[in-house]
Amino acid sequence: MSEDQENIAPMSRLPRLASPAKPSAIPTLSATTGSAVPLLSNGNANKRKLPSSPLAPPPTKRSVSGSSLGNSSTSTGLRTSQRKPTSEFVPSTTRKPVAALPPSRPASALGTSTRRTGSAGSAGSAASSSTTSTTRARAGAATVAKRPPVAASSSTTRATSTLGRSVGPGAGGRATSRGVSPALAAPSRATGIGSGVASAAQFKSHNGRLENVEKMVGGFKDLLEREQAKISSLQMSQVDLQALLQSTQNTEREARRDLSSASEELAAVRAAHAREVDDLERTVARKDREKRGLEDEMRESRDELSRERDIIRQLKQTLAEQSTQHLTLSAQLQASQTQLNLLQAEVERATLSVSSMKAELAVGQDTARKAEEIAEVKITEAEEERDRRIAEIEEELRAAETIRRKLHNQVQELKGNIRVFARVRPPLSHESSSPDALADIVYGDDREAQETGQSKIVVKSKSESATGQAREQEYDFTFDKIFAPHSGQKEVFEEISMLAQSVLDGYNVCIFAYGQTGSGKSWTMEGGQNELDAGMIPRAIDMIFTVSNGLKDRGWKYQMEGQYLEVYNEVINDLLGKDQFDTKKHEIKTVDGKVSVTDVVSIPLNNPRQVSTLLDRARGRRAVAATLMNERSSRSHSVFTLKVKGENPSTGEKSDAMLNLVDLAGSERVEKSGAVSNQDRMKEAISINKSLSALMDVIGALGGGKDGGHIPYRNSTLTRLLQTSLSGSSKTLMMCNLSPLSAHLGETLCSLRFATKVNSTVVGQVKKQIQK
Ligand SMILES: Nc1ncnc2c1ncn2[C@@H]1O[C@H](COP(=O)(O)OP(=O)(O)OP(=O)(O)O)[C@@H](O)[C@H]1O
Repeated sequence: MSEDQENIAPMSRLPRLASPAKPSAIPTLSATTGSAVPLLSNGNANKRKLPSSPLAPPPTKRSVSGSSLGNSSTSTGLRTSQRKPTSEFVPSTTRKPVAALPPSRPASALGTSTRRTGSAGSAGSAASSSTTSTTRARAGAATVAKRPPVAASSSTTRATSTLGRSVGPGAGGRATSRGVSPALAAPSRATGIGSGVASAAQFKSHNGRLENVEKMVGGFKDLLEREQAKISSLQMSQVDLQALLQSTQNTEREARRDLSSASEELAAVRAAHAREVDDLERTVARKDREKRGLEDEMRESRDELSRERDIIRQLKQTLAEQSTQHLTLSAQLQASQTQLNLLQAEVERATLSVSSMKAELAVGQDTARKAEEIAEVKITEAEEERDRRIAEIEEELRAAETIRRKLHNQVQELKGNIRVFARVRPPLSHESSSPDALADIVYGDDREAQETGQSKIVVKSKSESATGQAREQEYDFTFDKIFAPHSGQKEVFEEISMLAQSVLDGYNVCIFAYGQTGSGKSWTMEGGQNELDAGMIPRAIDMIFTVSNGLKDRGWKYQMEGQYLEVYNEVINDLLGKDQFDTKKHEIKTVDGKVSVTDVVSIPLNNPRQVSTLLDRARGRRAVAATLMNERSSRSHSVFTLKVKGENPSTGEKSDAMLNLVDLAGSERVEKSGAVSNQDRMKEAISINKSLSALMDVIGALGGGKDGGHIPYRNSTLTRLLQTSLSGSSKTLMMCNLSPLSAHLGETLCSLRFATKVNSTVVGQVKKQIQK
């Protein structure tokens, strides 16, 4: 198809050569092209008529060919087939120029031509615009068409020159045209540019050449026809082949359908066969099982038969043995019968003798019963005597216990219901132990103390007189007991234990620790964590539990419970409260002559171990309080109370008493405590002073000895709280704690003077607390 267009392009140009100025050439050309004249007169019409040109393929074939055009392979096939005739043709006319062309050139030209055909028959104009020579030819043709015949010669010359170039592309592109033109174009150009008058010889030469060209065109046409015939035959065979291909595809499709239906049938047959095989296998398996079952049954029947046979054999044997035995037994029976007769005779004789023995036994039993009755009377008398004796002893014991209690109380009374001990703590590791740092304290003789029941302490102070003379002063104090720094907790408690035991006897007991801050009050009352360092509170409770357990044998049952309160700035805090910090307001009330505090936690105590838990809890709450406010352990009074209720059902005795163990606030003077410069400290100091002087006043009033006299308990929270313990019905001990340092000498002397004042107080007879 592209080759076809390639051929059309030169042919469309050819009519332009047949300009009116060249009539001799026109008939030849017109005869060849047919539609040459109309093409020259109208370019567009020429384009439209191109398909009907004899060079174009016939209409029927065109349609086939048109469809083939879309197929690139067909197009390529055509190109290949057309190359050969082209090369065949070229040698006959312009072999030399064609041979000069590069081999790729025709193909390129053919390709271009194919595209032009695609643009709806505009090949003529497109081809003319694609090369300069074509442009010139068109211009020449246009000039010929417009100019009068007079100018025909020059126009014809120009057209001829153009023709020479135009033929070139038809035979193989622009290069070919150039290859032809050197001989052809040079005279033409010379003619065009020169004088414009062509010689006759030149004209003839041109005509000769033109004829050659016409022959060439004729050759082209023949070639074209042959090619078109080939194309037609190829298109026919292609149609046949397509039909064949179609039928082959149909056949193949049917064959595939057959094959798939055959495969499905085969699969169905296979599935049916597999099912049959499965059924058969199952039947065989079932039959096998049945066979095995029957074989098992047969085996069991055989076994049973053989067992039955064995049993029958054994039975026969047994029967034979029993027959033998029966004979033997019959013989034995006869012998036994004889023996029985003999024995019966003997039994009759023995029965006679038993009757005589029974008569003797009855006489003996009567004698034994009488002896037993006498013994029982004697045992009863002995038991009665024993019980009477035990009762007498128990009565004596109870009387002795009562006497012991009375004596114990008398001893305590003889010692004084308010007793004062002094204790000097050892210097601590961080405190200098140089002689100057320690105060000069002398302790009385132990033996003398034991004889008199009074201990002595001498504190020496050195000062300068107003005249500048060194002056040494000695201060003597006497108390119930003085503990030097080396005295341990155990030694201190031995002196106190008798007081603690009084609680079980029903007497209220109150033990105070008094002294300046850091003098050892808390150490004395609570002590350290280990057993050796345990203070008065854990030791007292431990002892009370031990003694109460011992008293169980004498009929006493005790119930105990503990409270731990703190008095800070006259306000009571419960150290065993449930919350971390006690926010409750506690009031002191007197009910039935007994002082109690509202809303405080009282923990029942069943064993001494609970006390350490209780003390830990109190310590924790004090620590929280200290964090929330300030370090106040030395600025508050802490009061541990152990309530003890006892009952002796055998004697009907009851007791209800309490032990108060009080760790008083630091007793240092206001100026020493640094309170002057601090409002809070000042308030604390005033509160402490108030409560300590109230305590002093109460003790003083109690010492006044007047029954029914006014005792100012209400002057402070502390004295109100301790009212029951301080009243005439209690035993009080004050432990005056002292610092060994000379720096604290002044405070030490103050404490000793306070303790002396308390020591000189005589409180009326202690009353035993009887539970109501
Ligand atoms: N007899 C002693 N043996 C050994 N160490 C003691 C003794 N007495 C007191 N201490 C120690 O001295 C220090 C002060 O004692 P403690 O805290 O008991 O004084 P305090 O008078 O209770 O003080 P505060 O009023 O501040 O509570 C403590 O470290 C304590 O362990």
